[in-house]
Amino acid sequence: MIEFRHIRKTFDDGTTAVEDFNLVIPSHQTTVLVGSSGCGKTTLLRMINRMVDASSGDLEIDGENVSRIEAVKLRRRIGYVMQNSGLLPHRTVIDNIATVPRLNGVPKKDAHARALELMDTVGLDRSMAQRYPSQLSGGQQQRVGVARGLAVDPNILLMDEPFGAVDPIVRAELQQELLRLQRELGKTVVFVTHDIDEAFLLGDQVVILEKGARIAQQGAPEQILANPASDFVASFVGAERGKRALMVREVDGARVLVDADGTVAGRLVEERTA
Ligand SMILES: Nc1ncnc2c1ncn2[C@@H]1O[C@H](COP(=O)(O)OP(=O)(O)OP(=O)(O)O)[C@@H](O)[C@H]1O
Repeated sequence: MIEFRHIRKTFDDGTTAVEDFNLVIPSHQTTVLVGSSGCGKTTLLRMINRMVDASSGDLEIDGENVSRIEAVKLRRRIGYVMQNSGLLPHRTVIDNIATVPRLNGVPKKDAHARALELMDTVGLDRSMAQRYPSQLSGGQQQRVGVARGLAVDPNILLMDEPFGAVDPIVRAELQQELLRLQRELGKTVVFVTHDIDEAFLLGDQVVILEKGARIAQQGAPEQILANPASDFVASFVGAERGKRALMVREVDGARVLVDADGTVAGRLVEERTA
């Protein structure tokens, strides 16, 4: 469990990115931080592995205050995946994946064997192991980024807009892969995005943020949709428009759902019980 208590961050130039942030991130689930540009998502994420230190407040991982853990050590036990994958251009795929385990002292042979397994895990053909990042597609590079994030078998995986730079089709594929991986691995995933559709798809818990990392609402996607806490949230999640605002229409004795644009979205059926 990760817990933020009264966390505040003011940068040296006086910008307050995070005002008074309180949140519990449960273990073995995906929590998505979502909000528009500049609301403080990345700053929050980076506080977890101390790439950014809080100005005040307490941040604990499983009851341990991160300020008491050496930043380098912390970073080597937490997976971090970022937009544009952040791969080292002059290292091969296998060396990129093995980077942190090697820094942690794992012998090269073992680190490489594990890297190959991780390529299987993230759906990358092993024949790509000796390629350089520039010889991969954007989607493949992101897979290498995820494999690298998993390389130290972290309990916590931080993902900062990891699928932001790929086209919509590849993005949808990577999202499904992450859902599959998460079903298998059950990591504590903290995922940052500005895309509410992505947040609702991936998040067990979704945290909608406004400027200064003020929480507009948090909860499971269905809770947020059922009861948006404010006009801001209703508008942000599109609760009253487009494909999320569904109306029931009777057609030939059956009930179909029509979205706010008049497009048929589906048919209302009884919930299936297992
Ligand atoms: N090192 C820094 N020095 C000064 N201000 C910063 C620094 N890093 C971030 N900020 C500011 O803090 C605020 C929050 O930035 P942050 O990157 O956390 O937002 P974000 O929600 O992740 O945005 P985006 O979606 O655009 O990446 C912004 O106003 C930003 O300009």
